[in-house]
Amino acid sequence: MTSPRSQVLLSTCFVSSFTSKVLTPKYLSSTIPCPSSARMSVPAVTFVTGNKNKLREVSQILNADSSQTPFTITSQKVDLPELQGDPDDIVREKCRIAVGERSRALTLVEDTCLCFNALKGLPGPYIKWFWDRLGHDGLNQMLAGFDDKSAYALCTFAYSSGKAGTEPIVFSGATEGKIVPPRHSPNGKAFGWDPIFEPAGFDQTFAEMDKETKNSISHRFKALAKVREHLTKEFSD
Ligand SMILES: O=c1nc[nH]c2c1ncn2[C@H]1C[C@H](O)[C@@H](COP(=O)(O)OP(=O)(O)OP(=O)(O)O)O1
Ligand SMILES: [Mg+2]
Repeated sequence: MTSPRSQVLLSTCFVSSFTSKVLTPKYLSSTIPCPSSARMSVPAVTFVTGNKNKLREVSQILNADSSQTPFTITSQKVDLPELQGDPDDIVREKCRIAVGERSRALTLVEDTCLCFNALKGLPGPYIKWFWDRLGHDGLNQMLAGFDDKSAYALCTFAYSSGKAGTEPIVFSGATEGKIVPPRHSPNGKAFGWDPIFEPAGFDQTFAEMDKETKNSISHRFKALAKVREHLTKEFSD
C-alpha cells in the first residue's frame, strides 16, 4: 500500500488566456480517480493553465505509470497574462501571478516554446502568436530561406509552495526535431503546432503519432518527470 505521505494530489486550474476578464472560479469535472485516503492526507498542487490540451497531456503523463504517485485532476477558470522575455523568467513570473490569484496555494504553471535554430531560438515563447497569426504554412515559410529546419520544443514548469518569501522553482524539458509541412492523423483535431513538429528519430510528426508515444518523448514529459521527482521528495520529507 502506498504511504499517504508519498502521495501528491494534483489539481489543475483552468485559466482563460483569451480574455482579459477574470472569470468566476468554476470547478470542472474531476477526470482522474484518486483514492479517498489520498484526497484527505495530501496537499493539493494546482496546475494553472488556460490550455485544455496541456491539461489533458499533463493528466495523461502523470497517470501513465500506475506504480507512480496517484494524482487527481480538477480544473478551475481564472485569467493570467501572456508575458515576454527569457523562458525561465516568464514562467517564474507567471507562477508568482498565479500564486497571487490562488491565495498562496501550492501552484504549478507551465510555458511552452517552439524554437527554430535558424532563427536563433525564435519564435520561442512567442510561438502562440506566430502560430495564431501565421498558421502551419506560415511557420514553414519563415524557414523557407534557410537550409536548417531544425527546431526544439521546450516546456518549462514553475512550482511554488505559495509560502511568502519563497521563489518559484523551475523545471525544463526539451525535445529536438525539425519543422516540416503539416501532417496529422485523420482522427481528431491536432494540438497547436504538433502537425509541423517531427521529433528527431521519428518519421511522424507529434500530430501523427499516438498520444502515448508523444507523451513518452515530449518536452512536457521530460519537464514533468523533474516536477514529479521534486514533489514526491517534498511531500515525503
Ligand atoms: O505540446 C504542444 N504541441 C503543440 N502545441 C503546443 C504544445 N504545447 C503548447 N502548445 C501551443 C499552445 C500555445 O499556442 C503555445 C504555447 O503558449 P503558452 O503560453 O505556453 O500556452 P497557452 O497560452 O495556450 O496556455 P497557458 O495558459 O498555460 O499559458 O504553443
Ligand atoms: Mg499562455
